[in-house]
Parts: sequence; structure tokens; C-alpha cells
Amino acid sequence: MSECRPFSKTIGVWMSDKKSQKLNWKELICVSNSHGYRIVKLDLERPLEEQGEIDVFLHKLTDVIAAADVGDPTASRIISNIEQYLSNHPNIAVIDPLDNVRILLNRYNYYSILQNEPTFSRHGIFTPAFAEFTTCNAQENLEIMRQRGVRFPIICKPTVAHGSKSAHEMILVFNERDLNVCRPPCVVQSFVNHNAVLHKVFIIGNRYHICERPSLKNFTASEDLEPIFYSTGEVCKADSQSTLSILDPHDETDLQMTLKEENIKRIIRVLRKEIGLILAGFDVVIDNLTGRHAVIDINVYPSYENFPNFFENLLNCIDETVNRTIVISGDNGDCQDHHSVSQRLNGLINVAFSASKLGVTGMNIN
Ligand SMILES: Nc1ncnc2c1ncn2[C@@H]1O[C@H](COP(=O)(O)OP(=O)(O)OP(=O)(O)O)[C@@H](O)[C@H]1O
Ligand SMILES: O=P(O)(O)O[C@H]1[C@H](OP(=O)(O)O)[C@@H](OP(=O)(O)O)[C@@H](O)[C@@H](O)[C@@H]1OP(=O)(O)O
Ligand SMILES: [Mg+2]
Repeated sequence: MSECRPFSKTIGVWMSDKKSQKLNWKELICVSNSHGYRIVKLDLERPLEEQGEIDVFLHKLTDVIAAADVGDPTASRIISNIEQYLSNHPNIAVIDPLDNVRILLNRYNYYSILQNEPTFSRHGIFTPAFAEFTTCNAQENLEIMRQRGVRFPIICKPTVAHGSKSAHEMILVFNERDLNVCRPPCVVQSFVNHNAVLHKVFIIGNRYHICERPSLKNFTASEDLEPIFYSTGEVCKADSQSTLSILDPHDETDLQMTLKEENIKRIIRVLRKEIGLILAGFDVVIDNLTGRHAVIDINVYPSYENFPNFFENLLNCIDETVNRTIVISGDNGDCQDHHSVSQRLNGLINVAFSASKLGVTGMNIN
């Protein structure tokens, strides 16, 4: 931890009550203070100008942006006040810029970014085929699926990826007969059998942590199976014990599938370049037939569960962003360089790893 020094800068923080209650504020304040920052909790109901000067705006506004996008007047007012405030104070470091966050609010948008990434396929990385339904017309939707190569079984996911409990309500559909359970606007995606293992990657700037979670067992298309409704939280949290995660006996004998660390780094680089978030996460499953890595979800400012030294890493990243300074370690040794944020997000240099019982942590991927 850095040595104590007087506070020279202020971090204004806002996140939902749900997220705020999970946050260890004491530790955030302590680590921030040791880096020379004071923490101010912002009240979005009051003018930001009245809440003191800030140097950093650290937020998770997904819920509010999502509500504003569907016309909620309070949320719209809050977002436009924040945008006005940030445009009046261009020197505030925003983690993360609202426009970048918006990209991840829509599943169709971010799957399209992943699908269009030319370097992925040669490294065995893909996003499963997907399509968007905007109406309830089952015949039309079937045709859309055919055109886009989406095959049963499918997972139907709300198009809006964040901002409410309902964003995480999923449906597994096994045949065209049951396509009418899909409620638009939604994205349907081909199901990838992955032996019920989910790899979650949490990213803080140039640092990341990978951990394993339970996931869905293997399925095939079937005329007999009824749709399965589930919420991500019931199946894919560290302590979830869903029967949907119990492999069938014949699945147990399948080959073990290994996560390719190199591929995780490739995905991180692409996300930085195309989406440009400092605080993000994504989920990967490994196709149990081909070993290819499927990116099935990207998240804004996720839970960071078990991320080693989360606050220290966060503050280091904030320091780098505020100072627009990074240490680049390459073959020619360490050097200091000054970059704009976008240049910084595009840079790719060095990696060092430390394995832990809880997962794998990578450092300095840029
Ligand atoms: N294409 C797929 N193939 C196989 N399983 C999938 C696929 N898409 C999603 N899943 C399963 O459904 C779960 C939820 O999907 P997804 O990650 O898209 O939802 P989410 O609610 O956005 O998740 P999170 O809470 O991590 O943000 C995944 O963790 C995985 O178990
Ligand atoms: O609820 P948890 O603590 O598990 O965190 C979840 C987080 O909720 P939070 O915003 O309250 O942190 C979710 O945010 P929204 O999509 O709803 O905005 C999303 O990022 C999930 O991926 C996180 O789950 P994890 O990826 O870690 O499984
Ligand atoms: Mg998600």
C-alpha cells in the first residue's frame, strides 16, 4: 500500500443502493486516503456543483441510464444533469465514460462488436450465433434465426443487459414450438455445451482476475423438453447449487477443457479497443466439442468477487487515469510514458501472472 500523504484529490462516487450495500466503504476510504484521495458519496438528487470539486467520478450508473433510455423522467433528468456537469468539467476523470457504458447496455450491440472482431476466429474465440426479436411473430422470428444461423437449443436473453433484475431473467428454449415464450425485445443465442463450467473474467484497467463458476449443464435440441426459465443468479453465482448445473452421467466422461490464458488476454485487448471501459468483466465458456472459447456476456463494473487487493488495484488504476501516466514494461525494460486515455486503452505490452486458489490474476496486460 502507498504511504500516507495529505489528500490532494477527491473521488466522487455513485452507485445503486444494492451495490453500495455490498461495498466495503471503510476499506475504499482507507485505501483511497493512502493514495491521497478523499471519498465523497454523491447525491444525484442534488446539483453536483454544490457537492464540492471532484477530480474523479467513479460510478455504476447502468440502472439509471437504462431507466433514462426507456423514458423515465427522473432518470433522464439525472443523466442529463450528470452529462452537463461532466461537459462543464472536462478534466474530471470519469470511470467509466457514459457513452462507453451505453455500449454494454444492449446485448445485440456488444455481441455484434464481438462477432465483427476479425482476429478472434483464427484463435478459436467466438461469440455464439445470435439474433434479435423485436416482435412476437414466431414465424418471422424463426426466419430471423435461420438467416443468422441461430440453432436450438437457444438462450433467450433480454436485450437490455443491465439495470434491473429482469435483465438477468433467461429462458432456454429447445424447439420452434416454444419460440412464443420469448418476449421482445430480446436476443436469442445458440446454446454452447460447456460441461457446466463458466469462466468469469473481472478487469480493472490493465489488471484482471479469472475465476470459475457453476453454469448450465449440456443440452441438445428436443421436441420433448419444455422451456426452462431461470435467473442468472440462481445458477451462476459462486454459491449457486442449481440442479441445472448437475451434469448427466454420460457427460462426466468428456475431456477436460482448458482455458487458454492467451485467449483471455486477446479478448481483453479487443474489449479495451472497442469498448474502452476500465471497470468491466466478461464470461467465457469452452465448447466441449471443439475447445473453442465462447464469449457469452460482457458486464459493466461487475461484482469483482474475490479479486485480490481490489481496492489497491482500483486506486492504482485511478492514479494512472488521473495522471494519464502508465508504466510500460517491455523487452527493453521499464519506462514511463504519457498517453491519452484512448491511446492508453489501445496499448498492448506485458503480462505477469500469479496463480491463486481462487483463480488466476493477470497484471499489466497493456
Ligand atoms: N450461449 C450460451 N451457451 C451456453 N450457456 C449460456 C449461453 N449464454 C448464457 N449461458 C448461461 O446462462 C448464464 C447467463 O447468461 P448471461 O451471462 O448472458 O446473463 P447475465 O444475466 O448477463 O449474466 P451476469 O449476471 O453475469 O451479467 C451464463 O452464465 C451461462 O450459464
Ligand atoms: O449481484 P452481484 O454482486 O453478483 O454482481 C452482479 C452485478 O450486480 P451489481 O451491480 O449489484 O454488482 C450485475 O450488474 P447488473 O448487470 O445488474 O448491472 C452484473 O455485473 C453481474 O455480472 C454481477 O454478477 P457476477 O458477474 O459477479 O456474477
Ligand atoms: Mg451480464
